[in-house]
Amino acid sequence: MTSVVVRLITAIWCWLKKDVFRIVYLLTVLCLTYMVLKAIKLYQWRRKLNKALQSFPGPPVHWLFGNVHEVRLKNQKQLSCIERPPALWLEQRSGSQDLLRYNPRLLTLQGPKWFQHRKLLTPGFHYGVLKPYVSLITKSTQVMLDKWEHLITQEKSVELFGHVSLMTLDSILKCAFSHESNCQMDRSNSYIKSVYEITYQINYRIWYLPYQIDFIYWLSRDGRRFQKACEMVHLQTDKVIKERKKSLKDERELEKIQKKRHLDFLDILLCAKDEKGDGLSDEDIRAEVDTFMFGGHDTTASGICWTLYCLAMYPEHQQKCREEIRELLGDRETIQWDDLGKMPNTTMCIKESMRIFPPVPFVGRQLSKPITFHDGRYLPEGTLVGINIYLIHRDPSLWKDPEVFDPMRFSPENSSKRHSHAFMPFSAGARNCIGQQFAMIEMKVAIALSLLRFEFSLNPAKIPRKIPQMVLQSKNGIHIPRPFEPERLLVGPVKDIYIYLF
Ligand code: HEM
Repeated sequence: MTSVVVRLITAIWCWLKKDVFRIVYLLTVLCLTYMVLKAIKLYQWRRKLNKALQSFPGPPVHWLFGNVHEVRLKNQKQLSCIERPPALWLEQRSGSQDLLRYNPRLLTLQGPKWFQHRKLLTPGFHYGVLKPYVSLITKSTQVMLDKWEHLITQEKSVELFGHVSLMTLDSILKCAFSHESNCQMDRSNSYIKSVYEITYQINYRIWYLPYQIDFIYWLSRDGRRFQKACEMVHLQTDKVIKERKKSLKDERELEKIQKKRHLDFLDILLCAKDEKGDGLSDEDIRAEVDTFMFGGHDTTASGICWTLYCLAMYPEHQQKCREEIRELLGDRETIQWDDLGKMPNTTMCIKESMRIFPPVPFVGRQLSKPITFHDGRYLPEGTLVGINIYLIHRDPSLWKDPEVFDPMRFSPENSSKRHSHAFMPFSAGARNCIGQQFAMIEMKVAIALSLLRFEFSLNPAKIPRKIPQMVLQSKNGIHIPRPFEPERLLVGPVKDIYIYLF
């Protein structure tokens, strides 16, 4: 066999005789053959896929682009795509691929590398690590509530999402690497501006870009701004990693540190080792800090805002939660770890809000092997599948009167009767949200403390306009204008906040 290959190469070499024309000719033939083979492969794969897709209801599938155009259509159109059955729709590519450019590891890794990272990161979400975060989140929430108190006496209308998003960013910076940014009070900080630039670009722009114009984006003004913002954030993270490495050599030092201060995610990441004793590289650590920061803060902010919106719509549930919190905390205005498990009504309201308004409305998966459903329908390996959490949560075969806000759906008795995947705001299976406990803690603390200080009500004339990007948001924000009855501000600890949704 080897001699045949050698003879073939020698024959070709003799034929070429260092003739440039012949070399170019050969290269062209090779390139064309490669392209033709690729095109045949792509055509065969698309034929197979289109045949398989015919048995699924859904919008017509373009022979080359699949449903990619419908998936990336902006705002209102995007929403109508989401509201239209089927709950499972198929696209040519996964949106999260876009994120590869800024590279948050765990979210985008595949196979054994993902498994290794997931295993190394899991201890960072152990309850012993999360416990001290409750007081950090409480402090960040207090700053936000103080700000609201001040703002509602001054301004006609205050946009809620911006403040909540800053609060969740403040919390994640404290918990991820003990960074005291003061970002809620001072937004002039260039580091915070960069974080916001990245969040904005990920949520509003990158999501819609098809592969074809990726490189044009890179050359554009937005692309350069995005790249600059990434560099700025990474520079800061690298600085913190370098400093922390001096004081933290290995896992044995974690206990010593824990006696002095709380452990943050960075401590865990720096000390993480697998069975072979391999840890994460500095680059991996930096990328995981990105994952926490950008996977963390806007999703939780969305969850908090939509819960406040639901409670404003349903004052009877709001009052029930407030009474529960008052009874639990007494004179205290702080939340402790043990309190978190003792607010069933508030927890059920948060879950019901996440059912109706899931902060992450859809997720994408690429099939690593073919799949045959129980009814015989089939999808080939490599298919990109969009799982529409928003629609699953409103499926009448799973939820009776799905549009009705009924927190009692989440009572232990009612929950046990339901399919385990009927409610999946944090996705499900091996790649579910690693930060879900953290997110639930943050939402409980923020909602409970907000209810203690303010009463939320809604202007029924203004309804929110949902825009499902990476994170479900209201197109025009969530506004809290100055109360109409200021004298009630003076009575008791509960103040009035009216939420308007323009
Ligand atoms: C209400 C808040 C949150 C919601 C609704 C949420 C939802 C989700 C969902 C649906 C996924 C699956 C994504 C996919 O499959 O493409 C996910 C993954 C992930 N989330 Fe969250 N998340 C929240 C908060 C957080 C927080 C606070 C953190 C970090 C501190 C976090 C870190 C992650 C990470 C690292 C992954 C990737 C996990 C993996 O692939 O193994 N999330 N999240």
